[in-house]
Amino acid sequence: MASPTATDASPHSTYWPAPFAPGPLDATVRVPASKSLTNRYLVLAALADGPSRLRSPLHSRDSALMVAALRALGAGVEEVDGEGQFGPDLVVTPIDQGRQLGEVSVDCGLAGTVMRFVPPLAALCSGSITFDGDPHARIRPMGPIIAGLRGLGIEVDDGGRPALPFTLAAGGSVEGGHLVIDASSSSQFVSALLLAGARFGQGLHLEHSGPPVPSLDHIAMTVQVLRGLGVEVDDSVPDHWIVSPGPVRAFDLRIEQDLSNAGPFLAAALATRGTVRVPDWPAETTQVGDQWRTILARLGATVEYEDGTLTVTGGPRILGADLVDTSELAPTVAALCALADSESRLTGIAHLRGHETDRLAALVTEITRLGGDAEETADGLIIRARPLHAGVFHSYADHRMATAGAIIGLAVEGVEVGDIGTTAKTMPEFPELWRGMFESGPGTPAGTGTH
Ligand SMILES: O=C(O)C1=C[C@@H](OP(=O)(O)O)[C@@H](O)[C@H](O)C1
Ligand SMILES: C=C(OP(=O)(O)O)C(=O)O
Repeated sequence: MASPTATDASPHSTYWPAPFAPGPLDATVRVPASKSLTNRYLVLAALADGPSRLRSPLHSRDSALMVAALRALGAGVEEVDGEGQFGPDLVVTPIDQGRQLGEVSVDCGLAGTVMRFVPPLAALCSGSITFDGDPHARIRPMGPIIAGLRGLGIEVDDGGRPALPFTLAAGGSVEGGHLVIDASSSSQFVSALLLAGARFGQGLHLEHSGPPVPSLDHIAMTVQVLRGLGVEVDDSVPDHWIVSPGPVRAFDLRIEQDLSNAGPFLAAALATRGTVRVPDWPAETTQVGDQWRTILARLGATVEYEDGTLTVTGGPRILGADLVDTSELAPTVAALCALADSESRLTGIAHLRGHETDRLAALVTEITRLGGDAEETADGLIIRARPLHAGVFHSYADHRMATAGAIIGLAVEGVEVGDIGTTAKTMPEFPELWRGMFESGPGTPAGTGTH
């Protein structure tokens, strides 16, 4: 077995022999709850007008960091028994804006949703609040949040470098009003400010100015989640979002499973020419992962949706495709394109360079290491058909790099993935669920038995 290198974050990381599938898989899989929905609802529960309950929420590193951040800001977060397959429900008691917190530290880990969503919420508290995270978190884009908070009149000390770590002096209220930011490096800057906006004195008129905002589905999710909790949001003019001041209604709701994280499992159907079913697929959703229906069909799969189950069956070959703005789905898509028999062009994903790692560089390096043909462009990737061989696929502390390596390993014998534990960022159960696909079938969801 290979030994760890600097491209696999954990000093304790080992290489995970990716299970190879000599024949078609036939599996049924349920995955844990959506990171994006869990962390939005956690933030909104902390701002709500009473206690809220998240049913079947995500329990992963990113959600645990969010829970710890909210507790540090004075919210109560309690685990209570629920019906979720992947852990307890969460009951949240909101923050008390007037309570003096003194000096507080928030660890953002590598979670974009924590480093971007929590500072505007923290600005509504009273105290000196310091944000920091993993070494790589210190180079993820943060400027627009820091500039945005300053534009709202909040004092931020970033030592002259607009990035983590930084400290904000929160005075218990934010007046709000009109604010212009450049959100071209992440949609999370918009979502972050909108989530807190209703609790600003005048609400918020947020305007984006700059190159296009990526990952617009995630902003649509934020808007819909806010509206569902009684917050008025006007998004009728492109690049403008107007949040009216008012209460955030306390709630009790179930969190949908993470459709982006269902992606690698569905991709297994294409990689092995098999069939993978995901039950409880929402009929309507704001999750970007709903795009699997069209993306996987473009790559040659048959996709059916019946009685709430999405069924994907791989074709005789994986087709290359040209796909635009696949957002957080891109690493999974790229893994399939590396197994395709014609060229693919992925565009509109330049901002992936600011994700958990520089995903464009990482994908090119790791696909090339396995003998593939991948090239970076200004805003994406070109991946050409070329047979792959055994070898190591490094994960760079990036859960979606690790799952991309696992997908390739289904079809290419002898792939070893660095630091598979990094999948705990959003899906700690990944290795178990992945192995479970080999023992699953039409009726037995992977990961529900003992593996
Ligand atoms: O708001 C969210 O929950 C997310 C927004 C997107 O961020 P970017 O706009 O930075 O791509 C996405 O990639 C990330 O995984 C989750
Ligand atoms: C970009 C991602 O995460 P984050 O929320 O940390 O930005 C992701 O999960 O693909």
